[in-house]
Amino acid sequence: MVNQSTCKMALSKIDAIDTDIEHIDQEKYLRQATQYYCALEKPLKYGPVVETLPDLISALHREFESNYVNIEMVNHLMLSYKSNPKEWRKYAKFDRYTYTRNLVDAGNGRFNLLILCWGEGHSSSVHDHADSHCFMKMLKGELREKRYRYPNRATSSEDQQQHQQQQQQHEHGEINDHELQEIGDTPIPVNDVAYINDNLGLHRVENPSHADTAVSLHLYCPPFDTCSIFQDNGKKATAKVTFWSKYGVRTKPTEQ
Ligand SMILES: N[C@@H](CS(=O)O)C(=O)O
Ligand SMILES: [Fe+2]
Repeated sequence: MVNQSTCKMALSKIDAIDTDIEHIDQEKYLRQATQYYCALEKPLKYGPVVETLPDLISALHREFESNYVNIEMVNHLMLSYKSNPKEWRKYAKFDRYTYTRNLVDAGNGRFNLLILCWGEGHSSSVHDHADSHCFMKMLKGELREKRYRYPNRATSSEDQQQHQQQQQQHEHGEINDHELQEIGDTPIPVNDVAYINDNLGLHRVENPSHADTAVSLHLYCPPFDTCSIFQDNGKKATAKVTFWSKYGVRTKPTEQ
């Protein structure tokens, strides 16, 4: 027979845990979650389906209402949306010389949703994501993501194995101490979602096509204004991130 007082104790313990979760600061919680979250490869089988970009934005707002964000659900929602150019065209503004960052939704200060427009051959520098989660969904064309080990940082287990191998190579004088170590090179086709955080490494993204532009939808949580960029030798600098447009309107240099 179950002892009633034991049950009560167990229940009050559960209450205490739930209460703690509600009191966790969302930003702190999200940053902690970068230590273990990897990525979903496919949408969840029984997850909600979002039909349009406005539906996706509303569903994301709901996910970020609570301090405890279900990051897997965020991933699912990004995967579930199927790109419809009619819905995102008004945000897609290109520059001749560089990729552009166009703000779609500021997520009540809890996340940023951006459309990035990549001209033929455009690329980003090697960079980190300021301890935030980064989801990157292809809306048009195909980007290539090159991944690098985060220099001098404890990383995920798969990467740790590779790191050990590299340490051994290093001991045998085969590897330059400071050079960035490539750990992946992956194409991202339309509607796929790539995921990265600083625990998984750095990346550099490129539109390798000389004929086609590319467009991607990025979700960052928590939002960030600066990140670090890295040279081939691992040297790091802080870079301010700017918006080419906000809500479909070109930003003046003072508002970027
Ligand atoms: N994280 C980059 C784009 S990318 O190369 O992933 C940015 O927000 O500008
Ligand atoms: Fe990035």
